[in-house]
Amino acid sequence: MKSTETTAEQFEPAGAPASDEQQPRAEPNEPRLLPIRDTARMLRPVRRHLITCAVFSAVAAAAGFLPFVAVAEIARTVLGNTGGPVASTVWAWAIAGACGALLRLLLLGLSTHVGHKADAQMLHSLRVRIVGRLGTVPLGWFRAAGSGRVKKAMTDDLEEMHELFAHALGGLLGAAVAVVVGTTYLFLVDWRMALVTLAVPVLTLITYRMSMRSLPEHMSRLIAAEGQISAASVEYVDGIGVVKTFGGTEGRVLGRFADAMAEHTAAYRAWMAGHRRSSAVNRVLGSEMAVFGVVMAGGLAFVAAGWLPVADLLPFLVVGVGLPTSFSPMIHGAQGLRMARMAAGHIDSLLRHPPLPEPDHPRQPEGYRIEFDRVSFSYDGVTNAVAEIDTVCEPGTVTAIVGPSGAGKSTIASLLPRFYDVTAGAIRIGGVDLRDISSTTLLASMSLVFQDVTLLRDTVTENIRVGRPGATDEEVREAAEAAQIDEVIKRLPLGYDTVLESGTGGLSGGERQRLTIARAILSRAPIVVLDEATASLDPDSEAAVQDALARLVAGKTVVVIAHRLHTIQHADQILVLEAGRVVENGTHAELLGRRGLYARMWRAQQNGDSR
Ligand SMILES: Nc1ncnc2c1ncn2[C@@H]1O[C@H](COP(=O)(O)OP(=O)(O)OP(=O)(O)O)[C@@H](O)[C@H]1O
Repeated sequence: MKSTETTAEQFEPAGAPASDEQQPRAEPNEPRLLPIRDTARMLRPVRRHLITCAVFSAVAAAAGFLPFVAVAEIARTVLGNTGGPVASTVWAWAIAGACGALLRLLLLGLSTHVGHKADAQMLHSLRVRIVGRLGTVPLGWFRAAGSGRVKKAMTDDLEEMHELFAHALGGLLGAAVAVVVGTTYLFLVDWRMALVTLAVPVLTLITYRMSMRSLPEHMSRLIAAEGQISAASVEYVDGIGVVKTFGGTEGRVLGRFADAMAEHTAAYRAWMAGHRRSSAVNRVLGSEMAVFGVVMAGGLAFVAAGWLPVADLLPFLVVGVGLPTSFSPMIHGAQGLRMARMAAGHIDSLLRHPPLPEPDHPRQPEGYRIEFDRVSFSYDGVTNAVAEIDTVCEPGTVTAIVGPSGAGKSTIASLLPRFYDVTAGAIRIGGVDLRDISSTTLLASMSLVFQDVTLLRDTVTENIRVGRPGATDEEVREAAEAAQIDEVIKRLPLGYDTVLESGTGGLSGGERQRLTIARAILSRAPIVVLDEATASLDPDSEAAVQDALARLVAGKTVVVIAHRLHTIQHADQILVLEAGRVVENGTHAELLGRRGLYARMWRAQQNGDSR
């Protein structure tokens, strides 16, 4: 077995800037309010539906005004203001009003129908695109913040988008058209009186905007306070065992919770104090009564001055007084649109996440020798998590990676299946750079046994069959037997047909590990990457897991991240990592003889075990 000796001088200092080969890995597209143009691009697949929905809403809003206009015009006709034949004009307006009301109902129904159709189509296409994109992003992304973002995009953000299609867009447009049509009509009747009528809604909009000015400040204080409450709750719930056991800390943790609640209440009160005044003013100004009062006062003054016939006052009382009711859906529609654009921003940033680059001309590895060639990797593009790793793992051998917490052990393991790509240097399997191997071939050549065991909500058989989807039931059972989990499965209520819930599936830590070992055994992959459990298992479980692992690794290229050194005493080579660098390399006996970091760690664990 080739062993690559390394010395500290050979290395770039860990913590040194990462090479320029790969730029910082900050999220390239942070969630944001999606610009209108990009939102429109996202909505392109349902553009026709949306335009139809918008046209229906707009015409419905205009038609909805006809009954009001009809009432006003009938009154003007009857009061003899317009001249011409009274009966036929009244009938014409009555029919127009009725038709307007019916048309409005019909078009609103159609608009809602088309809006929901666009909604279903768009959400389906977005879901498909999100899932499609998830299949291409580097797996490391899920390990960081990814899964939370996926969940948010698939539920909350799509719900906000639904609001946009099904309600906000039509509501906003309808209200805007209603305001435009109503205002135009009033201007046609008498422009001076129209200005008087509009004064109140315009004043309402101005005061509303002024009252919203302090909103961002109040909102950020409120959101920060909510964050503190949730952090304090999580702290309490997650640590409830410790908190209750060491009773003295309960008061402190609950104290933090109480402080956060108090800050939240104070923030809410400060917001409400300003808001109460402005919202009372807005409510008064935005009410029909305010417009009615102004129209009556202004109208009577106009009539007294001889500027306006009495009959012409009616359109302002009937149509003008109704105008404020259109402002509120406009404001809500605009807010809905903003929320939907924010949600679209989240989804867009997810859809734009760079995929894992696939080789144009994939190569097939010749054998399963793993070679780390001056490998460095940085999560943030600034600090190296591992630096200048230079080693070879021969087929049929076990390479153990050990070192203190945070030394970079898991990072090395996650570079092998390309959860992340190296920042500098290269990892080769069978002489081929990982980046030149198709991801399907690469993942098929590896069994990954990580600590965070993922169970699918499916039967035990299917949970094991994940290792090799074509495997027969018999092969699944053989793998389970080899992994020392067969007896446990048989004791489950329905044996191999028992459905495991996602999460722990009702299995102990050691049992879950053996289940993933069974998956790995079934996969027959020639490379095994194993992240040993950090938590100590009970002696029986530990022996069973060790036995299962011995069967898994036989004759394969094995890389094991070890937390408990006694499990890897017989490894062919042990790499000792410290701050991202290999500081020692050798067998157990060689490393003990060197009296370095490994020897110290060994002594510390022996002492810990004997205590
Ligand atoms: N997803 C991530 N994003 C940013 N930094 C990370 C991420 N994962 C690990 N790190 C950092 O990289 C360094 C190496 O971490 P790594 O998890 O590889 O160490 P480890 O030796 O496996 O530790 P442990 O034994 O505690 O699991 C640490 O400084 C860690 O904080």
